[in-house]
Amino acid sequence: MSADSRIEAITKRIVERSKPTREVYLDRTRRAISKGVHRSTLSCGNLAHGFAVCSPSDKAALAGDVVPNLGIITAYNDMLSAHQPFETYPALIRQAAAEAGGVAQVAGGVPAMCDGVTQGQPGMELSLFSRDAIAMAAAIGLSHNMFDAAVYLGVCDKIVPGLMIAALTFGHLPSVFIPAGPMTTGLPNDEKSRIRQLYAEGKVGRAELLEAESKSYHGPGTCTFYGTANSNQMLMEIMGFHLPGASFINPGTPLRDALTKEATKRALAITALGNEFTPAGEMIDERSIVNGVVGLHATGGSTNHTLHLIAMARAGGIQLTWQDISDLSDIVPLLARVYPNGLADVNHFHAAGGMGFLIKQLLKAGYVHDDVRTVYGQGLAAYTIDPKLAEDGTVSREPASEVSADPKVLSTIDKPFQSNGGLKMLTGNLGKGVIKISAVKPERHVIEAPAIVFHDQQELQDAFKAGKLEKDFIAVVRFQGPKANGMPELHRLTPPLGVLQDRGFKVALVTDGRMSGASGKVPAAIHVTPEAVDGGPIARIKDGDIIRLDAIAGTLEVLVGAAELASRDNATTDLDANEFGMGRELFASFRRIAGPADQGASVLF
Ligand SMILES: O=C(O)[C@H](O)[C@@H](O)[C@H](O)[C@H](O)COP(=O)(O)O
Ligand code: SF4
Repeated sequence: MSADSRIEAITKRIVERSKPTREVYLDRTRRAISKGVHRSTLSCGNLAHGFAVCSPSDKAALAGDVVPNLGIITAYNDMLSAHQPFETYPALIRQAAAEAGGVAQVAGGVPAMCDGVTQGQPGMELSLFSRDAIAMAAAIGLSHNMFDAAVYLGVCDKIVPGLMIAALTFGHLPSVFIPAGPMTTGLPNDEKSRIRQLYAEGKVGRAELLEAESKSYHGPGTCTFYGTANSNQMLMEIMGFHLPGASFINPGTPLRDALTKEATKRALAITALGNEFTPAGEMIDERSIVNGVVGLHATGGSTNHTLHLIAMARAGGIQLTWQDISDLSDIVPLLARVYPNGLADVNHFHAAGGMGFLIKQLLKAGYVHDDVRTVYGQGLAAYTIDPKLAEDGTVSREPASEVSADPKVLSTIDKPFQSNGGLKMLTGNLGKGVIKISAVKPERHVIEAPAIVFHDQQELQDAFKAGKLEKDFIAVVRFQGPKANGMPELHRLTPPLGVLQDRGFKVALVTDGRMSGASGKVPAAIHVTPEAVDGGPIARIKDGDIIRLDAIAGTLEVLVGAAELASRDNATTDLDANEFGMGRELFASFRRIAGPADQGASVLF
């Protein structure tokens, strides 16, 4: 089925815009492909080092260039509940590779930060930069050049984007992403947030808060809210880097292990040594990227992808813009209500029909391109399935239902929860920004109130505790951009602003920083660019200025005359404290060269 004409038109304009960079990218990728199986270009010394620890049979296999060798890039560590299961994956992958007549080696590890552990802490100022550091670290592993394909073990926020940048940089290799799946459901996310607001109001102590948090985050697997990590899983599936149905199967289950083994065998089957060669750089094209953006809107995905998807696309020579994302938002309806866009979690989403049901609905409406290549073969329709464990312990796939098993969580194209997607671009005399409206009540889509300016999130929290914010206001939290302090998530502002909003005040946030994918209920104009430290207009806002945030019209304005605004000096602030400590001194060059938010806030492009 062909895509909706509006989707086709946006795809075509991305193709046109990207032509110069996409042609250079494809030429480089095809030249790398033409060099053939790369082990054969290594000298004996290189090769001997490369397989020194292998078994004699694997050495024999790798000495030639007819047995495929899989490079594993792993983001395993014990800090992310979502990545802890990867500890045992290399052994399972090696076993599956051997069963398929191939070899698998861990090419290298990459760092992975848990944004939940660093939220509100100095470490969060390394978070965004860790995406590009992960891409660089993966490249170091793959540069051993021993591999016919790669598998990537990563789930969370900056890790999958960084790994995809690497996969497209090594676009001559087939790449399969292997997830670990969501944590089982614990304390409901809205109950966790209620306890947090009580703690912010001083009505419960740390013991009650820690008990609630520990019941919410209680075991291996991805946190169950629909934040950036689970948005990543949705993206990897709808863009064709996952096997169909792989995203939301819990860790430590037979089906999870069956999917991991199947992904390993599939990666070995799509190398240049077989008949289905599927190099990542040719597999992913503008249609895949548009399918990813559509999936983001249809599920109410993370605002962080207005940064990451742009950087991921650029790695493949594709130029995606906020205007593209915003225009797609006007077309694609919201079909999922998963926290913070609702009360359900990703386990409920999967039980209601999950990715197979969602993709079936989007294909039916023509909102996604079916004519795409994936690691599974040709066509997105192959992903309209429900994964099951077969009698023989392998994966079987049944057609996805036409009917949602829980219409309150996952709905159909003809009964969407919202007529448009979650992410809007905002423009006006403060520059550009983005807002996620899928989690904000309609009566709060337009907010006009006096500004109160803060230069860090602790100042706002202190003002809240001192009772100074019991009023209608728009919090302007500036000097939070990539060049200022690494563009941390300001998710710790959600509880105090949520309390004030629940008390009936009109509140909103305007910042050149970021929010968590788990942030939602308070209207927030984020990623404002140009950032304050670059002299953006956000640096000229004064306390008391009236600001109007209009998510319907897509505007963000300070209601001050142009001459008056231009005549003002840019505010400055002392960022010395952000230059050192917790490793921030090692990222000074990243802060100096980071690109603007609307181009992915990257140090790589
Ligand atoms: O973008 C995201 O999804 C967030 O970065 C998320 O990964 C982060 O861990 C949140 O901080 C978790 O939410 P809480 O902090 O509310 O637990
Ligand atoms: S979803 Fe966020 S909090 Fe949960 S493990 Fe991943 S990074 Fe950490």
